[in-house]
Amino acid sequence: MILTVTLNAALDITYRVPRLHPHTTHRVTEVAERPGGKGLNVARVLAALGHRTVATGFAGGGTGEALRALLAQETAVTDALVPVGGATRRTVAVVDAGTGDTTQLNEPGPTVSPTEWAAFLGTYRELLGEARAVALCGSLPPGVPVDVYARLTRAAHAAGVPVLLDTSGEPLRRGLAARPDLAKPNADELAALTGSTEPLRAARDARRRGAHAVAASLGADGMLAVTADGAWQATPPRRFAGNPTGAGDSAVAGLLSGLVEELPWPDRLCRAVALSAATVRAPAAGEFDATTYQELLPHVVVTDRPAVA
Ligand SMILES: O=P(O)(O)OC[C@@]1(O)O[C@H](CO)[C@@H](O)[C@@H]1O
Repeated sequence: MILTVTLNAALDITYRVPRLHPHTTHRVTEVAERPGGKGLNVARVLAALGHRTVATGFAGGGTGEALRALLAQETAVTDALVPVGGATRRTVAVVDAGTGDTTQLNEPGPTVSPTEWAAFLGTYRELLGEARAVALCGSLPPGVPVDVYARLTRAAHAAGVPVLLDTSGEPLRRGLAARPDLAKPNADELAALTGSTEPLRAARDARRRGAHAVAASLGADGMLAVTADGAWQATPPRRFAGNPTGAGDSAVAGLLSGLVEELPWPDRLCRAVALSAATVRAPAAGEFDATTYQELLPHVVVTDRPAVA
């Protein structure tokens, strides 16, 4: 199975409003609730691609119960979430129906106690015994050590399991030091990490900081990968309008499924880019439009890039 870790899971709420105007009251025309947090989105897409997928992390309170009920109803993902005393956070995406722009409001999440953290580590180590790959995804809830992704990467490697890391800020910086097999930052996260807004230079720099390979999601410009075997950029055939929430998570699912299926890098990138665009076309975070995915896959263009300066 493939294991995903979402330490700061979320009940994802998507509100659609006719027009978003700060300082005014809005009448919401559509509401959607989904089990979210990056790793749960990745898990849902992996399961839809036909991979046996187990999701762990923390869930608690009424929001945690709602999240788990939706996970069981709507997905084929196996729930291995560890109970936490505080309530799982909500994240709210407000979609402006006029412009299509999305505004995201993410709560901090529940504080995790040392006992809860120890329980999680026990579950994680047990699950690694069955995992073919693990994705470590998203922000950290309060109470979790900032070098957690480095620790979880070392534990996975000790069990012979490859790691994909998708996070930002200090947890990313610290996580890279443990040499994950692949890091998947977006353009902003990459720029914040390296100080460079030139993606190729920044991705090479991120790789030098420890990751064996770096695949950066670049929105409409697709995905750029710098690896030991070469560097490539995969670009979608056209721009897509829609809600981009979760598009990066679908890309992670594409990369991870490609890794366990041992696809060549260019094919992994095509899958990631097509899934990402198909997610922008779907109404709620963490879902993808299967028809768009199938249509786009053969039309993603891959070009070689220089792996070293
Ligand atoms: O606060 P984090 O953990 O960085 O991101 C959480 C989040 O915004 O990311 C997903 C989209 O990528 C949403 O499902 C989720 O709510």
